Amino acid sequence: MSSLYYLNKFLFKYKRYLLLGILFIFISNVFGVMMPGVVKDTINDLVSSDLTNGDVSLGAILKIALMSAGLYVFYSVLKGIFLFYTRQTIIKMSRYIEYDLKNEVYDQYQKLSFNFYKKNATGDLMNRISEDVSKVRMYLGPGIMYTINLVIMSGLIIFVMLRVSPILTLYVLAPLPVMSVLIYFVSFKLNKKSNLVQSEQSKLSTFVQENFSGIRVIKSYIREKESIKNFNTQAVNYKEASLSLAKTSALFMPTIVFLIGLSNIITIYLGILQAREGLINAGEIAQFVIFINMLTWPFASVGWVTSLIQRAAASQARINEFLKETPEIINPSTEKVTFAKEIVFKNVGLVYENSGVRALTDVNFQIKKGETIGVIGKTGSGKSSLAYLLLRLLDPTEGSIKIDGKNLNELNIDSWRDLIGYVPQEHFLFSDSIRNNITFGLKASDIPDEMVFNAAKSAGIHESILEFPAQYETKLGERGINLSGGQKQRISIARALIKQPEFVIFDDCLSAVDNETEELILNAIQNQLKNSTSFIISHRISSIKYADRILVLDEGKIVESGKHDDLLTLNGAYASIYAKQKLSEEINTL
Ligand SMILES: Nc1ncnc2c1ncn2[C@@H]1O[C@H](COP(=O)(O)OP(=O)(O)OP(=O)(O)O)[C@@H](O)[C@H]1O
Repeated sequence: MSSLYYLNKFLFKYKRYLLLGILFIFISNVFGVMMPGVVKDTINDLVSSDLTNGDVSLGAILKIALMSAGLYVFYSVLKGIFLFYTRQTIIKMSRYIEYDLKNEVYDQYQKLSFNFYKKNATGDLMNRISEDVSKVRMYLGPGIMYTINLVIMSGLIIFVMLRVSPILTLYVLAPLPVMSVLIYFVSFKLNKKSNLVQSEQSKLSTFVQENFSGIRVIKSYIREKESIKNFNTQAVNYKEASLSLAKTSALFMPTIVFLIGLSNIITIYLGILQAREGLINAGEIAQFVIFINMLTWPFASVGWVTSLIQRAAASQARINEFLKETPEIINPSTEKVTFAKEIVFKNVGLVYENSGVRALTDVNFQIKKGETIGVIGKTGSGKSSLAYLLLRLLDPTEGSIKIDGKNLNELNIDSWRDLIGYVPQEHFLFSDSIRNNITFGLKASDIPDEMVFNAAKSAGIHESILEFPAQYETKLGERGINLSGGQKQRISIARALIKQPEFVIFDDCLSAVDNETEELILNAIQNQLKNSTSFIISHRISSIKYADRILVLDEGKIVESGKHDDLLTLNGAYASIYAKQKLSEEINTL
């Protein structure tokens, strides 16, 4: 439960709503408690005016009934009005806190580092910001509202009941706590079963989602029958969990109705016994019966509210786990970063925390301002890891990276990343227009079309964009146009080029484009970004052969470095990659 203390700061922030809510609950209950009093008085009035006596006119009886009904309706309208305001304050407060909490979690997600995202599954991150926050909201809204209502209502009702008959009060209230405990156990069981249904449902939707995404693979490997069979197994699990839940919830209502009936019988029976001794009158018995019925539901909800609070506590504990996580990479400075001379990697090593894989060992190299560095090596040799380190998405486990003599981890990360135009290996486009995808990295809002067109031209995608009906306003993503892999890659490249970056990092993004476009893009970097420094990772020698220096990586180590011609004369790893690529090119031209 202690995890819920975290929410106290929000309750304090919205104390105005909470205090007003408590006041409205009180007022609405005052009117609620007055209503059975009207019934009591009416019954007593009718009983005392001897109906068998012919002197009592029908009009007089009608007058009593109408006045009572009018008063009853008047109190119930007032009660309803304040109930409306209760919800307008407490439920509103819970929605405001839900909004604040979601924003806080999202802000924290944005601050957390690359490693955090590698350690935690996307589904889990989504759940904490949606489902867990919703469960916490149930505690802040209905949870708090029903608890306060129970306390105030029982206080008022017990106060009135004690004034009428302390002994009868004691007898009729005795079963209520027993009922609460009973209902607690039933709702505990219900919760367990409904959690199981939820988990089966999420398994089912994950299965369906994955199968829809992979439908091409399923069809091409003719695995439709297996897919249907697996779906059936999942669906049966879901059906069984749902049926079991339905059975328990079917028992829930009859149990409550039975218990309420029992309380009523006890009240009437004991009331009659007391009336025979002249301790209580008919109107008061009726008032007691109504009170018991009024108390039953709030007491019945104790079990439900308890389990709701327990669930909220578990959810808040999960949220707190992420909120308390300190980002591994924090921005140490606000000073603007300039890059004038060089980047130096000294004895750099990198071990991935989540998998324990050593990606880089004792890496030493230098990038002078304005140089083009090419990186080549087998799959898994550590090329992308070098890019992550340069962007400071990760910090090296050993050694240091210095920019103009200053440690990268002492520089303002935002300002450093602002100098970089990065194209990742796995291109990513947002479900937005092509134009917005290209201008994504720019802070200004009024970007001239000319600038967008030039970037697209340099990335060799301008002509293709003009062929779409909505051209640069074409929407991408699920409900928009779907581009080919190469087209997406070029838009990613245009996104990096439009920044006119001082430092370009291309992570194997030229492999998806043809030789002609590759040359166009490399020329664009040379001609348009004249003083920029480039770090080009590639599997293809054609992308890096004009580089000032080429680093050849193997199992996380630099095994060769130098210019294309020098590396060829070494007759080592690079020459062997070159020979293989040349051979396959020759075979392709045959
Ligand atoms: N996020 C990660 N978590 C754990 N291990 C990783 C992660 N990313 C890469 N690795 C491991 O680090 C090593 C180097 O990977 P890296 O992606 O840097 O290689 P690469 O040369 O870029 O490969 P490719 O050419 O296939 O892109 C690999 O053994 C890989 O399994």
